[in-house]
Amino acid sequence: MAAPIISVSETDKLVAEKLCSFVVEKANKAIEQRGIFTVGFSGGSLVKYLCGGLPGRSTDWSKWRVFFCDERHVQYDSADCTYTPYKEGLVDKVNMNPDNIFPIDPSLKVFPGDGLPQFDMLLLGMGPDGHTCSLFPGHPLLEEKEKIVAPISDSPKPPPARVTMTLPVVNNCRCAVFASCGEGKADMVQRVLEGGESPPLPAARVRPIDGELHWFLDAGAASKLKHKM
Ligand SMILES: O=C1O[C@H](COP(=O)(O)O)[C@@H](O)[C@H](O)[C@H]1O
Repeated sequence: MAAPIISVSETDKLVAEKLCSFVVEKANKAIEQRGIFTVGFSGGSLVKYLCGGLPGRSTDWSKWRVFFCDERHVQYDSADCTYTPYKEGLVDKVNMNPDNIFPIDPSLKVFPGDGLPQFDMLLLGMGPDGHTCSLFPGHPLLEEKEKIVAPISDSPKPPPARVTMTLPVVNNCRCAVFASCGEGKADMVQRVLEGGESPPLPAARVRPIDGELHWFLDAGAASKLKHKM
């Protein structure tokens, strides 16, 4: 289990730029080594960072396979939907083949196949309560060991019905990447990265068994870290 690698940039714009360069570098390496790049996107603020910074980058988009770390159980035209802004802000802009996008189906079908998938990269956000994907503090879903994707009907953050990757699949990825910006996240960033709390907060439970863990922060989100980078 590797220690988190933390990158602090002055502004959220610079975080987005650095993050997108990092994603594309990893994507191109994965394509060179394994032929495709399997990536999971999260909702929330990541949508803006990725849709703002990825189109126009140099990569073979036909080799990307895009999944979602979590999704709200809403219609595609709902403002709460995670898939639609990525479809409009990235997939359509770079002409990705729709067959290569795998939205979590509102009928709650799980991924095909038996084994635990190993994503090349999972792009994660962290809420001010320390949740990531739709895995919330104190929720029994944090202990899920069998399912790789699971429904939740009592999310404390609306909307209540969602579908989420579970910790076993998250921690099986080759590279987990958090992006958090703003002073509103500072307390939680400090608790997750330095707090050593028991039980650990959901975001602190993201520790890929055999992969890398990166945190991209702006100065506000990093402001309460005791160990400055
Ligand atoms: O509800 C959600 O929140 C988290 C965190 O979002 P952020 O806007 O605070 O970065 C997000 O990662 C997750 O995908 C989403 O469903």
